[in-house]
Amino acid sequence: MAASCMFRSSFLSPNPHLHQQSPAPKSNGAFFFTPIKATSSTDDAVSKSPQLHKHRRHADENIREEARRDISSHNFSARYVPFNAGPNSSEWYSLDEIIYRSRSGGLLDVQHDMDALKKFDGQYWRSLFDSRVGKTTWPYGSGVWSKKEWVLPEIDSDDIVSAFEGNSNLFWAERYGKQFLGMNDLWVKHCGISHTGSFKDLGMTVLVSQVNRLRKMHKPVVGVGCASTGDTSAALSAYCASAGIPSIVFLPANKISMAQLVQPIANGAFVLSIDTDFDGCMQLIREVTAELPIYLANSLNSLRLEGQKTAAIEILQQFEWEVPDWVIVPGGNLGNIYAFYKGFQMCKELGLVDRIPRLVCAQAANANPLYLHYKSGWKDFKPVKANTTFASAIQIGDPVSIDRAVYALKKSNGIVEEATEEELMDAMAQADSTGMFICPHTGVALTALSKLRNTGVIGPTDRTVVVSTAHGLKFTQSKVDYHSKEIKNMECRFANPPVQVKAEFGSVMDVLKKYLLSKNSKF
Ligand SMILES: Cc1ncc(COP(=O)(O)O)c(C=O)c1O
Ligand SMILES: N[C@@H](CCOP(=O)(O)O)C(=O)O
Repeated sequence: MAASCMFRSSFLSPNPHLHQQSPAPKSNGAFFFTPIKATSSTDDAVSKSPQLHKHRRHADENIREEARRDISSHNFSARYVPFNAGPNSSEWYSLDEIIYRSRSGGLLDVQHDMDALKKFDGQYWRSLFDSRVGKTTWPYGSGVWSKKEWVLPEIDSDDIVSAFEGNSNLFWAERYGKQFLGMNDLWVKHCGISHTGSFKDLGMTVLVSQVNRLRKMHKPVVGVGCASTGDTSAALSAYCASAGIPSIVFLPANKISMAQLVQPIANGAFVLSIDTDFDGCMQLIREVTAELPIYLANSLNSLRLEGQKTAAIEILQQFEWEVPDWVIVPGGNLGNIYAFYKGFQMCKELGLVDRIPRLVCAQAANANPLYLHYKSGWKDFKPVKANTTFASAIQIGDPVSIDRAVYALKKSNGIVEEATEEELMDAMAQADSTGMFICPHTGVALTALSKLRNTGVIGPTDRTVVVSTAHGLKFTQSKVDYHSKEIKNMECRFANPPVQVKAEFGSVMDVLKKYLLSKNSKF
């Protein structure tokens, strides 16, 4: 009917040894913590809540200048080590080196000096992090940099490039949980309600800040580059633009949404639209960054995951340090599922909580290499050719972080699920009908939840968090297609197309009465 034409968008859908410095963290943002004696984690002085003193900025200072005046001293440090290296490995690199792979070609991980962090107990860290939420003091107003000691402890606050990302809404999905899943404690962590509309901001603030530092140190970094299904490129170009650093993005032609494509264009990135898929772009950017002084910004670079892990810490913080039973994360290149594991695990190891949640990674059935690997009992991993999916940001067949994901899932007694196109689109429509406006990737995660509820794996009262990874406004074409019922071989059961009506009182009354009757038989 005419409704579908009216509804059609005019855009076509393309489709070291650890440095030893002086004691305890002193500055905490809008407040100063009274320095606390760094002795042992059992020391009473350490476990007491910190004393807070209001701090005022000079009238002629901006927040960055204020941070410059505030010289914190601490013992914390971090370095690169081979991912999952055994206790006998002696290989490590300074974070100021430009390196993405270990000597054997494996992944790297950022290793923190946990002994230094453990000099402060869980209560200390909880209070420190809680004291910084919602403030404007540089850089702690950011949900990422409010955990600076656990992220990039040695970076100078002055080098940080931040849009005060993080601190995203943890939404109680009351109606969706009750109506569609019979659940009463379902939450959606809206990581997509963010500066560039996805969780990538959390990692990119860290990576671009470190690049800013490297450039000030005169390291050979002329620009920063990534391959992208749309969200990494948006975050990279925004943070680089903010710092005046050139960004270069490799995008698979016609495979990302128009809203995503326009983001790096608007932010002045050098955009290459390449006739291949994401895996092809990823291969190319790896080759290019090995030859040119372009710093690699994909999550192969473990710096990114240090920022992304703060979403897990934030979830615990938002539940006042109570641990949810389940956290469900949509997976593509598979860095994020490990980042969540790492955030939860650090909180456990440092005594902020006593356990970690079970993790679920959700994939689109059209791009499901992790799911197939899981189903095979973690036998040898085989990349797949990823097919087109409405969850276009996870159309990835050869994920770079496969080893990290498997590790995270094994350590958290995790599960992998998949969603067909119809399942993910129906789930998205149902969630939207309860007041959300989610992206198709979140539809994948909700489908996983629904399957685990149906099989009784997740119980009706289990506290469950679904991670929403991008803003629905980046993926409106998929919603337009669905509600126009224009998708081949899809029933679009929950479509809600607009009704065409004549500009005439009688006609309007007729359709309204019919509608109201359908809602309430007593009318
Ligand atoms: C919106 C969205 N959701 C989920 C993912 C998956 O994250 P990861 O690649 O870390 O698995 C991505 C990117 O891959 C994404 O852009
Ligand atoms: N969805 C991602 C894919 C690349 O993931 P990354 O985390 O390795 O950068 C994107 O938006 O590009």
